[in-house]
Amino acid sequence: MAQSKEERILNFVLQNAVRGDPQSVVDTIDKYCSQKEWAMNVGDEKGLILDKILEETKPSVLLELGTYCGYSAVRTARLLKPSARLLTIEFNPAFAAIARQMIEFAGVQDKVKILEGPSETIIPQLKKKHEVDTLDFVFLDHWKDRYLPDTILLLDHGLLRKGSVILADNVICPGAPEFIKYIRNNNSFECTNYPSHVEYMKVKDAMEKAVFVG
Ligand SMILES: Nc1ncnc2c1ncn2CCCCCNC(=O)c1cc(-c2ccc(F)cc2)cc(O)c1O
Ligand SMILES: [Mg+2]
Repeated sequence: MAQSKEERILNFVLQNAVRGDPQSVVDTIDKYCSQKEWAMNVGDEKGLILDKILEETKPSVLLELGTYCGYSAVRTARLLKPSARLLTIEFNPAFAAIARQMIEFAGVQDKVKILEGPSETIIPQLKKKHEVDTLDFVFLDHWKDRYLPDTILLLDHGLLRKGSVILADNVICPGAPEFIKYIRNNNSFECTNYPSHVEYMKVKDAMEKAVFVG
């Protein structure tokens, strides 16, 4: 059976990164995806924006939508305090299997839990099935037309509190226009735009931070 691109990325990490060193895993994925095969990781340029916002927020309970190969889960977990927990939702079982191995190799498996399935099914289960009270930080990086409906789901299920931070990738490319229109016109959110570029490309992109003010 021919290898998938995601399997090639994982194998490159297993052969070239340092086991238990999340920074080396992040750097090795960036090296492969900038030099050999493009892939939809948040990447090094937008990754630095993610890092800065995580260091400002110091979250304890985090949710990520769209795990893919686990790049942003490893990148995020490497900055979390020991007691912090990241739940990451991935729709595609093949991607989830790759991410699980990536997260274990990086040594951050104690902080990260992959939830397999569609976000619209899993978000309503977070309180009862996954012992979440409210979320300190949410990273949106899944299907761009799910950003708005899933943000509304988070609100409807009481998963946001005053100060909860939502960070959305790709608000320019591929774009999330309905999400941006809604969140920037909703007085319950204070928004900040962070211009950047599509991972490993010169194409313009941006991240949007939306702080829930209740
Ligand atoms: N309901 C659910 N729950 C959870 N996961 C779910 C889901 N439904 C689906 N998925 C699984 C996510 C699918 C991948 C989403 N990401 C993307 O599509 C994405 C694309 C680009 C890109 C940019 C320029 C180009 F020319 C081409 C592509 C860049 C990025 O940074 C991206 O994050
Ligand atoms: Mg993305």
